[in-house]
Amino acid sequence: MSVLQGLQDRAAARPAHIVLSEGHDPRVVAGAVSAVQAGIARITLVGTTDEVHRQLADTGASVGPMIAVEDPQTSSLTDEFAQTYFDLRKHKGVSEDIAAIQARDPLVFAAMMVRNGHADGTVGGAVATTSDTVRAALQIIGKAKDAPLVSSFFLMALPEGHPSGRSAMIFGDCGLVIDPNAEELAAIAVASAASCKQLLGDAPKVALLSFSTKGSARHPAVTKVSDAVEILQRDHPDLPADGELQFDAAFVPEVGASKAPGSTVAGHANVMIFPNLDAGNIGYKIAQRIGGADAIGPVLQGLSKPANDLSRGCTAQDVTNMIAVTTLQASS
Ligand SMILES: CC(C)(COP(=O)(O)OP(=O)(O)OC[C@H]1O[C@@H](n2cnc3c(N)ncnc32)[C@H](O)[C@@H]1OP(=O)(O)O)[C@@H](O)C(=O)NCCC(=O)NCCS
Ligand SMILES: CC(=O)OP(=O)(O)O
Repeated sequence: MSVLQGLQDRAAARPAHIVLSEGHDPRVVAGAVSAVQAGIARITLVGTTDEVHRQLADTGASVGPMIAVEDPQTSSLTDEFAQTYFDLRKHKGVSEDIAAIQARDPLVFAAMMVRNGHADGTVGGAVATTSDTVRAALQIIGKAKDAPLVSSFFLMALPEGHPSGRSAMIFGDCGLVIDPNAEELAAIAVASAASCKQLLGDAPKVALLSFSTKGSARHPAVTKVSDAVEILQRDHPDLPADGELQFDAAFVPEVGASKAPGSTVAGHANVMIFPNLDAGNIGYKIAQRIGGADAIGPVLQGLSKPANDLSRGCTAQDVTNMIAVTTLQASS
């Protein structure tokens, strides 16, 4: 069974209520219909009522009460959300009038549904940028108390029969933290390792990636990565993590053995931590578009409740997969 089918089957065992902020987008609506048909989730689509119903009719599917529609302009929840928004943001100078406008923004409305317990998780970003999608999650749902920061990862499902013999890996952070320092990089590694266990069920082996392997180059960018490895080894001695490693040394057993002899992670890593967002975002898109991997993300980690982003280049199948991931996060 494929990794993505496995995720969907696990999600279907404990379906959640997921709210999608872009109910006017045909890929989102088609992905929602597939998720309902697979028993993964009950869905609320946020958008203008007529437009969302038109998109639903275009799918030709009969999904009955498993898909609801909320229009922020007319919803009975909007006043409650305006009040919550005002309470949350008044210390930033937000007025009641601005809060009332913000509560009608579909991204804010969807995040509010999760914050206030009307849904278990939210997915957006098929149309909105990552900055806007993530900002709504940060401001309204907020960081979990025990998380040092919010970051993101992609679940990369390799094509079946990949010559490496691998089926799936975690790539972090390819979507959110632009230029993490060594402490932040270590925190992204710890969170991504936990996400690997949670979603793939695999024991994590974490590679902190660089253009250098074990001192082959000297530069402050390399020192940042090796400092992050020292922090991990000091604070999380039980987590198999190594670096700095080039991607080939992290992924290919023979190259790992030659460039980083003695490392138990080199050549066998399943959690790849990129040194910054340039490397991570470019790297995941190359693996997806040239390598043929399915890329599910950016999945957010470190929030107090599940909220996830998509790439604007996503397909309906990507939306269904992200609903499955969000359901699994909500039920853990
Ligand atoms: C996510 C992002 C928008 C946050 O930017 P920002 O300028 O800090 O945004 P805001 O100031 O509006 O942040 C909202 C709040 O979240 C907090 N915050 C920002 N980043 C955070 C993080 N990683 N973890 C926890 N909290 C964070 C801010 O401190 C702020 O708190 P406050 O409202 O109490 O002051 C920014 O990091 C970003 O644009 N990242 C890149 C996104 C992108 O384009 N990715 C490529 C495509 S996937
Ligand atoms: C994750 C990502 O790169 O998002 P987008 O393609 O929408 O910028």
